[in-house]
Amino acid sequence: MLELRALSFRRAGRMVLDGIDLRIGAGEFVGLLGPNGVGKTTLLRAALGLIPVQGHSSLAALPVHERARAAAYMPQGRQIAWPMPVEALVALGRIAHPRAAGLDDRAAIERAIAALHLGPLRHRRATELSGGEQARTLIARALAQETPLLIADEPIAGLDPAAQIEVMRLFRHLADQGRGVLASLHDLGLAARHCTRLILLGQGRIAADGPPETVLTAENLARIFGITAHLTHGPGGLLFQPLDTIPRD
Ligand SMILES: Nc1ncnc2c1ncn2[C@@H]1O[C@H](COP(=O)(O)OP(=O)(O)OP(=O)(O)O)[C@@H](O)[C@H]1O
Repeated sequence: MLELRALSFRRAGRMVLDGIDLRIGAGEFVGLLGPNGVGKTTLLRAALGLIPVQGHSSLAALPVHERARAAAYMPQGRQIAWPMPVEALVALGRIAHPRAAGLDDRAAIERAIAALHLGPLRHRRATELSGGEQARTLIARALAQETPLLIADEPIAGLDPAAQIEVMRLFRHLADQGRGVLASLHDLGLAARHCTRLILLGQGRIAADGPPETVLTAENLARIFGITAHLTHGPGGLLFQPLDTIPRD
């Protein structure tokens, strides 16, 4: 679904990405983790072919139209510039699908609107929504694309707790249905609970990759995030609680 080989990106004398090898398959909800500035957005944009980098991305190698049918992208920037109704903006997710293919655009748009509970907002101008409502609209636009792979950059940032849980459940549901999801996340608790796999970035490389309980170890949390935390199995899955920072020298 996505294969990256030896992906490297240098900026300002620093290797932001330093030889990233990665495969993401159907049925995976992969949380991409790491401190601010570690290169998560750069990795997602490189995978999509939005920035020129060294190495190979199976997605970036596709012609643009095929790429838009292979992967949907929700960028980190949330500012909506067009004063169009929410449902029209969600419908933009269908642009890459040719009518001749017989795809049911309307049904895909309605599924996306329902999944993000945007029904009451569908006729509102997208520019007049709150930040969290705009985020849900942009997730719905990506969802309406109905691509095998969904790439989302901090999709739950700025959402209220219920909306965060619902979006994480929705992404897990997409994975359980056989799609692939790659999302950068800062909420380690929600990532631990809902992702099938976590990738921890540190200093341009993959520092850890695997099921949440093998990635969110005391050693990795101290080394990469400089925190202590408590990870345990609770009702309904893993429970992750950040506890304290570790003084850095
Ligand atoms: N075009 C560029 N020019 C200079 N530096 C860049 C460029 N693009 C990215 N960087 C640098 O690369 C690093 C990684 O940025 P990136 O946005 O990928 O981090 P991130 O992990 O997504 O961070 P955050 O969690 O804060 O969103 C940063 O130090 C950033 O300043």
